[in-house]
Amino acid sequence: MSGQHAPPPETGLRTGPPIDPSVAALGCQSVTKTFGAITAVDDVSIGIDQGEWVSIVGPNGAGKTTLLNVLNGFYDPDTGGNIYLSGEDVTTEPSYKRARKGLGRTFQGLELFEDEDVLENIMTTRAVKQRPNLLSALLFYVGGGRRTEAENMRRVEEILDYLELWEYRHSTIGSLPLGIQRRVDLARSLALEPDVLLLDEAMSGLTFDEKYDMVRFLADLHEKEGLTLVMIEHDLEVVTDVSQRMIVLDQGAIIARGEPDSVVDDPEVQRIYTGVE
Ligand SMILES: Nc1ncnc2c1ncn2[C@@H]1O[C@H](COP(=O)(O)OP(=O)(O)OP(=O)(O)O)[C@@H](O)[C@H]1O
Repeated sequence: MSGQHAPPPETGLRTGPPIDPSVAALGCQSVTKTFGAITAVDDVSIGIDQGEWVSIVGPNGAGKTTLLNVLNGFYDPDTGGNIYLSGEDVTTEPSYKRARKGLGRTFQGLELFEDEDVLENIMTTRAVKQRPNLLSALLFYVGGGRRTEAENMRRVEEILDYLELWEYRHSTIGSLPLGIQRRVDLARSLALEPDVLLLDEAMSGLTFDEKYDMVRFLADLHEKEGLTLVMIEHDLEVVTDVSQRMIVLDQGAIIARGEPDSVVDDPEVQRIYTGVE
């Protein structure tokens, strides 16, 4: 079925043209994900355009993280759903292949190596990009290894510099404040040089100043590097300030989407956030 599905354009957008998931930078068509009796994601179709900054919001348990996990390949969707990356159907491809094709990811739970330092954490991820298969691993060891290592180090140093992490490069992760740990997680995702970055509550638990810094770095990546950003975020003030489009999930289904200012005024959205009809 992969590749033969003819997805209809996304419907229900309040603003802007509909984005066909199959030609978007990242998209999904008719994706459902169930866990036993629980429908975590319920028939969701979205298209994220190249260079967009989109936020996915919704109450706890709405299905946001599950949707991200389906998009990046941690979970398979139930039969019938399709995932597209740069127009290519990647539904059956594992997450590491999607990562090499430009889909990056940060984690709500920060899956960093606590006992390693910042440099080691980022270098480990970078090495995955450089040695994706047996042949390149062999080539690495029979000659190109030192050159590759130097190139990796140069790229990682650029990222450390960009995200103002240089002074922390030899600090172990466990010794750093949450704001810096979240920035290291961002740095690690950048080591794979993504075109589209999925951010799972990258500002969760941060102080005002730490959030300000994170927004500043993300805005730079979006504006100067042209990175496409898809962000799960609970702070509606941040969402309306930074994102161009907003998608609201409730009980696994999309209940609103469009320009943030109009979406937050939507009575249905206000109802799920305030409980007021
Ligand atoms: N691996 C899993 N096994 C069983 N149920 C799961 C699993 N992952 C998520 N769920 C269930 O799916 C639903 C959606 O969960 P999900 O974590 O995607 O929501 P969320 O919107 O990201 O929530 P939060 O804002 O609290 O992180 C919930 O009912 C959750 O309990």
